[in-house]
Amino acid sequence: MTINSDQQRSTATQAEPVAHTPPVASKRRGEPLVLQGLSKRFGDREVLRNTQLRVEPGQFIAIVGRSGCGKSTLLRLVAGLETASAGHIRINDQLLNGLSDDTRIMFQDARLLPWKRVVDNVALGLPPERREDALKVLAQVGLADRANDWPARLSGGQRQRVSLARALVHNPRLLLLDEPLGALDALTRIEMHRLIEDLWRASGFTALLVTHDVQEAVALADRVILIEDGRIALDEVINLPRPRSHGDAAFAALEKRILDRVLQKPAAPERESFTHSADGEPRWPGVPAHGVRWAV
Ligand SMILES: Nc1ncnc2c1ncn2[C@@H]1O[C@H](COP(=O)(O)OP(=O)(O)OP(=O)(O)O)[C@@H](O)[C@H]1O
Repeated sequence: MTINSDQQRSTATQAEPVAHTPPVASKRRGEPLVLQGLSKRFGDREVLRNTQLRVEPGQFIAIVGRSGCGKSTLLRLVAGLETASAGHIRINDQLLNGLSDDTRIMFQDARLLPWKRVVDNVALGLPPERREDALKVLAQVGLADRANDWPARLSGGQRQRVSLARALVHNPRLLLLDEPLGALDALTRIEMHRLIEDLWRASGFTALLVTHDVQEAVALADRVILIEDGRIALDEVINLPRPRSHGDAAFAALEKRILDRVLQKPAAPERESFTHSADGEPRWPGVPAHGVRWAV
């Protein structure tokens, strides 16, 4: 398959958020999500700067970037778990103000309650008459037979399936995924990619996935967004047919191009250099020290 680079590549911009039509969409049940001039500061450190982004209903967006670049912060802002220092977030033209019932988030650890059975973890927050729904969603994630089991008896991948079921039982319009597969082995990850993609196509939610794994981003996303220096440095449309195969030449070429771009810029040092005194004690900048200088 030939990649049309004009179609594939869209340049990042800090101007008005631009609409991108997904090449292959789910049922598009959600509403547009718009980040406008979004900034986030922790103390004197600006993690996100004037971020502009428009996500169309039902799009699957992957957010990549060096560790500490602000991916999770962006997700937490959209989840309403953090407040922006400047700018705003709109969902369907409504200003987002705190947590939204239509949004669910899934983390790297499943965060299940160990004293509740699997089905009760999924049914958490549902009225008793909707317990059946929890069983249905458990069947969708392939765990119907583990409904009455305890979370401790499940594998890591199975726990993440429960976590996914717990999010989907609420029929969210927006699903936020913060490295949900980061702790899983490679084969389980591939299985989970297929499951997430199938459920996304069937349910039509909009998805924002934070991942360190460019291969995962290319496998799942309609667009891959790179955050660098607090800004969106790349917004790449992935025009490959679904389901995508890692072994495909077009897939591999795209993955390499995005990975090369991510690695293009050296990682920013998280901390300043410090010194070691003769007795081995670290001394921070501004503190007189004698000895070897270390970069961390
Ligand atoms: N609550 C907080 N208070 C202070 N600093 C924070 C807070 N949350 C995040 N940060 C800082 O903001 C920066 C971005 O953090 P964030 O977790 O968004 O990065 P990330 O790209 O998701 O990193 P990783 O890929 O390693 O998970 C980091 O330097 C982090 O230390």
